[in-house]
Amino acid sequence: METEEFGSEIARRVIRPRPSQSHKGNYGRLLLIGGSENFGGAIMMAAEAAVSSGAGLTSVATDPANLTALHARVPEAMFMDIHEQARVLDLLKKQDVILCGPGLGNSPYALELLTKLCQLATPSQSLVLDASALDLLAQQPDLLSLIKAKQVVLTPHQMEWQRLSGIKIPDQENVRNFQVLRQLFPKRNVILVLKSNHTHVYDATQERAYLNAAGNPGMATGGMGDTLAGIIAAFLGQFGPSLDAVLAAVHCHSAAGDLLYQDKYLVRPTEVSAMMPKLMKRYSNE
Ligand SMILES: NC(=O)C1=CN([C@@H]2O[C@H](COP(=O)(O)OP(=O)(O)OC[C@H]3O[C@@H](n4cnc5c(N)ncnc54)[C@H](OP(=O)(O)O)[C@@H]3O)[C@@H](O)[C@H]2O)[C@@H](O)CC1
Ligand SMILES: Nc1ncnc2c1ncn2[C@@H]1O[C@H](COP(=O)(O)OP(=O)(O)O)[C@@H](O)[C@H]1O
Ligand SMILES: [Mg+2]
Repeated sequence: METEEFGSEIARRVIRPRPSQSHKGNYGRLLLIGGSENFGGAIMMAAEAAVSSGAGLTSVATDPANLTALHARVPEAMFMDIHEQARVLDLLKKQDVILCGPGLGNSPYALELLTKLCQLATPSQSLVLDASALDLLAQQPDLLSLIKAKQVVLTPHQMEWQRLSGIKIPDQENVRNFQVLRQLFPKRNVILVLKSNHTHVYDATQERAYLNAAGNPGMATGGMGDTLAGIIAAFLGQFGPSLDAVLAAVHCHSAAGDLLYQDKYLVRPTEVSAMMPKLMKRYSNE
């Protein structure tokens, strides 16, 4: 099966200048769910990435231990106590995009919330599942059949995909991945972003595979995937649920990393987020 390489052309196509007659409601309502007491940084980095990548309205459901740090770091984001389940599920209804998983952990409550999310996300919403959400799904794969969301994006690293798919890392090539995607998601409205030093994107609907040409080893820093998840959520929210929006997000994340890597030995995830507004402006004008 062929793999198509993608680069900046996709970002130039997707990212357009903003019309004057627009407001925050036009650029996506996002709910980010994650950040246990110990892994608060993960959801904060996702929130910072989402806001810096143009999300219109960003809410974060996380452990209250993270509230002060979240607001200090990303005052644009709204906070909700992840343990107030009824309020979180009510907020869920009004969202265009829901990102679940960064730093969520694997507590029984995390599984309960993820179960509700899989049941309640509607066909007009996009769902991005990352990190702990993927590990919980690996424990309870029957949850996948409950998902009705219009667009589902999975963003595992290789070990997370091994846990969920059962495919060992050296065997994670095109054909096997599509076979498992067909089994896990018979409805097939799913995009798999399989992260590594050579991130591949698999579109289950078309059965096509794409290879990210950008990226560098300076990006091998904890939180870099949380940042990508936030960028993907923001792009789905403002450019609409599509494969192109996901590819553009994956490209921009790596391209921002490459710009920073030109004169830095390592790349911090928060610097990638800080680079996004300039990078998006550049692509929107080209
Ligand atoms: N600041 C924060 O709050 C942060 C919080 N975080 C949160 O922590 C939670 C756990 O997530 P996690 O990714 O850290 O742990 P896990 O899923 O066990 O994966 C690691 C195992 O997989 C293996 N491995 C093999 N291939 C790999 C590959 N290509 N890429 C990466 N790993 C690969 C790897 O092999 P090894 O390193 O041993 O060679 C190791 O055995 C989750 O909720 C997440 O959001 C993080 O986001 C960080 C910042
Ligand atoms: N050597 C590398 N070259 C290019 N990109 C890399 C490299 N190492 C890591 N990355 C990128 O960094 C991100 C790591 O994601 P992940 O493992 O989920 O991080 P975390 O969970 O710590 O946020 C992915 O987008 C991956 O493609
Ligand atoms: Mg991760």
